[in-house]
Amino acid sequence: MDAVLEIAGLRKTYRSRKGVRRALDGFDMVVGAGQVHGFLGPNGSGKTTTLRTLLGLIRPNGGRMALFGQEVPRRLPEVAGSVGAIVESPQFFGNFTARDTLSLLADAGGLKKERVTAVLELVGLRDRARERVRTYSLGMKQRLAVASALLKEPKLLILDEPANGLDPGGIREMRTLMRNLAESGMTVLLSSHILGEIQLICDQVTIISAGRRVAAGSVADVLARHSSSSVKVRLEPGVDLLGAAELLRGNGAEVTLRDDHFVVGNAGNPAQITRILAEKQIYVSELAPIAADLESVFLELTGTAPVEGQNRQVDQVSAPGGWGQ
Ligand SMILES: Nc1ncnc2c1ncn2[C@@H]1O[C@H](COP(=O)(O)OP(=O)(O)OP(=O)(O)O)[C@@H](O)[C@H]1O
Repeated sequence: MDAVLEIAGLRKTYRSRKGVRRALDGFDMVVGAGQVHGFLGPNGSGKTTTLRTLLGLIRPNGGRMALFGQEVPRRLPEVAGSVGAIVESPQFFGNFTARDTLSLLADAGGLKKERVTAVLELVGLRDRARERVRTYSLGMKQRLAVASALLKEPKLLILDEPANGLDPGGIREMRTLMRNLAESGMTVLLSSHILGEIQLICDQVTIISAGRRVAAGSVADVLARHSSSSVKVRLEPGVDLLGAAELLRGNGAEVTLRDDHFVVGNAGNPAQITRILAEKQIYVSELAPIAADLESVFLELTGTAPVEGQNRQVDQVSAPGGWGQ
């Protein structure tokens, strides 16, 4: 895999009168060419700090970063032309049209006028390009921001929370745009806390928590590696559900009762459930694994605060065992 972006052991500490805050604590990330890579983390986990550091807007306290194989920030001038980024909501003049705005930016960057038409087409603003920006919806303004980042034909596009504040229609449009860009061969790095979106759009994800990577890989791999070992258990009609649940709890199982079934949360070995129940002549009519989604994996991983001072990569730790193993 050709890495477009590599970060290893990145550290950033903010110092203020209120004290010292370790925003990045040995953070690692690799983004391969052609990926739509989701960068996920809860509020304050270090996403924006990572992106700003990568773009030379903040100086790190340690670690290594490279874009297209060139060490940054030292070699940033050589690779900056290949990177388009929106890390803060850009402000546009409300009285300008989208075409005026982009033409101005294209002139300032010494780019050809044709690029303006091309990017308007790409982000789906062609038909509204002669209207003033102040009449635009938030989604259209976001697309204009993406258009401005696309003017210089970047090979890597970095977007910090592009779907922030958008309604479902706007989010869907942004999703289509990301997919189209990826199909054109561009690598896209997308920070977000909208997990459903990341699951739909991205091939690969990196999850950050408290300034450290806690998971990385393809969405399918991350789900499989961290998938919950919960199973849904349904018993034959007329069987005492509560009694069966108590029996399993007595054997160390985490049981949650539902209306007509129960869920065993730490079922590393589901056969144990049927065995323990069958010994008491209680028979299972349904035993089904509960599929994990990115949201539950995210909550599980980021809810587990990494150990202070240790550069622990949770994704390198084998899956936790269940009570029945
Ligand atoms: N300029 C600053 N001075 C002091 N602390 C800061 C500064 N910028 C960020 N931080 C702190 O660093 C940590 C990481 O912040 P960062 O903005 O990178 O997180 P984030 O993942 O982008 O969060 P969000 O999703 O809320 O934007 C937070 O605890 C934040 O309060």
